[in-house]
Amino acid sequence: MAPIVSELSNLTDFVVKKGNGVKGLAEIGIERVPDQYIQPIKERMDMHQALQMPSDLAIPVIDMSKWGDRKVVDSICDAAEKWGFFQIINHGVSVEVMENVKTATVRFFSSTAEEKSKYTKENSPTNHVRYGTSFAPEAESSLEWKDYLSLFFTSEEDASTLWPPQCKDEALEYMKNAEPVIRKLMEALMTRLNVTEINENKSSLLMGSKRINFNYYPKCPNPELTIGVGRHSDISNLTLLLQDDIGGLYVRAHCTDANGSIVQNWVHIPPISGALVINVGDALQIMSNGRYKSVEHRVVANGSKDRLSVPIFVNPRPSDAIGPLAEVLETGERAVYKQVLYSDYTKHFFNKAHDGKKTLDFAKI
Ligand SMILES: CC(C)(COP(=O)(O)OP(=O)(O)OC[C@H]1O[C@@H](n2cnc3c(N)ncnc32)[C@H](O)[C@@H]1OP(=O)(O)O)[C@@H](O)C(=O)NCCC(=O)NCCSC(=O)/C=C/c1ccc(O)c(O)c1
Ligand SMILES: O=C(O)CCC(=O)C(=O)O
Ligand SMILES: [Fe+2]
Repeated sequence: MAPIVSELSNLTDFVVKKGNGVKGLAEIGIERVPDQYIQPIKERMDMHQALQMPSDLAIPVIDMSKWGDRKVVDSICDAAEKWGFFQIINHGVSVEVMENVKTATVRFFSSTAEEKSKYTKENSPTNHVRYGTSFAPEAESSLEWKDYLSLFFTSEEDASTLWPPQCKDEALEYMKNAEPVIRKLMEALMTRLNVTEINENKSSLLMGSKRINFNYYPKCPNPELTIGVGRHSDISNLTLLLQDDIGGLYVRAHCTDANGSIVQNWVHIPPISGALVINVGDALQIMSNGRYKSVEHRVVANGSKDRLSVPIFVNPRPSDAIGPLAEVLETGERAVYKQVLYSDYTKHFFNKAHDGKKTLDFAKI
């Protein structure tokens, strides 16, 4: 029988080590989030303020069915410069493939703690497969209300033998179907960086490695006290995110108030059936020398429903050195970032708690 919360002498042991996750905690039927999940006030989402945003501040939704039309390419580049975030519709990944990956996510997280804990940091047979909770529990002063499974893609063969059986086929099918979309987006984005051809070297830098995450945010008794994912920017080049119909993803945006001053606020990304959310990550911000923006985002916890999302992070290879592209600097622009080894950048990100856009300082000159 599951323990009741007062009997949980060691919450971290139950949630992190034993593999119960926050899902296990939610299923005990706790009435209040444990203290470890209470975020400092400045990290909680002020829902009232978020609702005050002008309605014209909506991130772009780009229809990819007219691919080949110059306007589509321009709107992708504009959105990556201005917002760092946009949604795409009619992108070619079928609804069935996307639904299957959502079903597989539920199937994985519905497995027993014993099954899931085969993939914790301590137990996983490979560091390419990791099940966990929050972001970096050993480095965080407050935890996030989220469980995840993270799968680093090396080859179909490795994935077939190492990835969890509950979701590997659906994950692979989804990644395969997303491939042409990723390539189109990269080709579009490169036009504004004076890159005319994606050769082998560029292909490695832009999409040489991929990671798929499955995020599961169980219904939370005090969503206002905690957070699903804290403020961060992704360290990828691009992220393609599939979200379900619950909502809760907010993006940092700038707007002008009644006095003409620039103010910052959080804009919601509304779920659109069949759409994918695309965002620029730090590596592309670095390679574009700051032209494309890797924008801070966060996810709120939900008081009435479970939520899931499935991001594919499109990255350089860990062994690649990343820095502003030669084509970007050709015009005489001064480099704002230095060359860094992508695996060093990744390690720096994963070894600390989420802290907004601070990871980028690692690459600043
Ligand atoms: C090649 C590997 C997979 C392994 O590294 P390697 O040096 O061979 O071995 P290792 O250091 O023992 O690897 C384990 C490391 O996994 C990394 N790791 C830590 N947390 C996680 C995690 N949540 N998910 C995946 N990996 C993690 C850490 O670097 C680990 O180190 P440690 O925690 O054991 O000290 C990888 O670390 C690497 O270099 N990858 C480069 C490409 C890559 O995957 N980049 C990351 C893109 S992900 C990205 O852009 C955003 C991710 C994100 C955002 C918000 C969230 O809330 C969130 O959960 C995740
Ligand atoms: O769940 C979401 O909508 C976003 C998750 C996220 O930001 C991430 O996994 O990096
Ligand atoms: Fe993210």
